[in-house]
Amino acid sequence: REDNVLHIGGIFPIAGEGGWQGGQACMPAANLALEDVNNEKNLLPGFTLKLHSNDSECEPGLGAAVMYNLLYNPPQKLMLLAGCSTVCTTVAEAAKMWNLVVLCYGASSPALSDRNRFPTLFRTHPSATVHNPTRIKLLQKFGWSRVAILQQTEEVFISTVEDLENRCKEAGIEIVTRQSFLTDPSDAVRNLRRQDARIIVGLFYVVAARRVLCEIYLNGLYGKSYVWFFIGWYEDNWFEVNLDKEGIGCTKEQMRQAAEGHLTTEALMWNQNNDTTISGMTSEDFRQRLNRALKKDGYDIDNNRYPEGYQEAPLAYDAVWSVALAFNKTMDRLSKQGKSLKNFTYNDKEMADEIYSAINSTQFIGVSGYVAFSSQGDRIALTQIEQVIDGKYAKLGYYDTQMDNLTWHNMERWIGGKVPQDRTIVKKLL
Ligand SMILES: CC1(C)CO[C@@H](CC(=O)O)CN1
Repeated sequence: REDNVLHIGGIFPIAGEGGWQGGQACMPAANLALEDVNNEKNLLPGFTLKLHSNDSECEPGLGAAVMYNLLYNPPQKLMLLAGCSTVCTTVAEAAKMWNLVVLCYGASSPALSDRNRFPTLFRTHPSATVHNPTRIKLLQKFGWSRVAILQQTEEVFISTVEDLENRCKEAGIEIVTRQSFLTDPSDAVRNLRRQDARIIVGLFYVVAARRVLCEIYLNGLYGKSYVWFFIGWYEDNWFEVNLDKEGIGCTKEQMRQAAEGHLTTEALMWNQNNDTTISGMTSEDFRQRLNRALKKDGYDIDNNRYPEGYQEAPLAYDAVWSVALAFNKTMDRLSKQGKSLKNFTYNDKEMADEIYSAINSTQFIGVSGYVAFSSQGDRIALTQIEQVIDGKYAKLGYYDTQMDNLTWHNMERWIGGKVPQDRTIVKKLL
């Protein structure tokens, strides 16, 4: 019946070119979760959760228009799901005016960890700063106390580097130089060589990463005396593809040579062990179900034709479960006050606070792993460390920042057979 439906808005980046079109896999994942939570007898007793979805194309302006339409067309919405950092920034900054919680399943920008600007924002997608404690942990593990930074001048990397610099200072790690570039990395890479940089943390999108890697080759900044940290969420063969299309001046073989041995860090988005999650599925069960749903949508999964956002799909699935669990808690509390979620209106601050505190304390085992939020609404996540060994990524281990626990498989391989130094060692002539 109509009056026993809990309505939420969903803003997904699907069409368009710029940014991340991750709604292509995340919307189907959210719909699977909607099915599952509505089949849970005692989760929202007497109610059905309904998701009203629209496409933002990862454009903040269109995202704002979509939000406006969701809010100014009945039925009344109880909260909003959104993806893309730019769209989440716009939606989350405005949503407080309607007393709406915003749950972002696809936003990595560190700028979103700001309770002043975004008082009602939560994310199942970890901030890009989640890599930094792992980078520090690895620098300490291999005894490197002198590092360089090479970054693309994009907002997400600028704020990530600021966080990394602070953590380096706290850990007594010297940053010998910080080089940045907008599109052409050649000068920046040459400056790294001049400063005798040996251990370098690189922060850039994947197209820029191919240009950097070729410059690394041309400047000889690779092999047994260098260690590069790249971002781990590029596609696995990123350094061998699109070379002609993007005008890369290096051959596949040269790119492979330059890439050999580099390390990567990334946030874990798929539950790694065979946990039975709150939905009753393991993450592998979820993968099978998602693949079936995507094939029905016309994606040729069997031939590796995945939609964008596949990697982040568990985050969208778990976002819907977070909402349902929060509403479940809120309904209990409200019924004691003789109130109901279905009477929520956009100026009902008290009920909004109930929803906020319910989601703030929500924690469960999801298909994306343990789901819990920090006081800034950030996703608490594990990170994974890999290394390219013989041209393929090998899992070296993973890091739990909260517990400061590094699980290490001792698989790392160094080209010179020993851990590279972080500086030129001048042998004192006797
Ligand atoms: C890991 C990545 C690709 C980082 O960008 C996110 C999108 C965004 O932050 O706009 C999606 N997930």
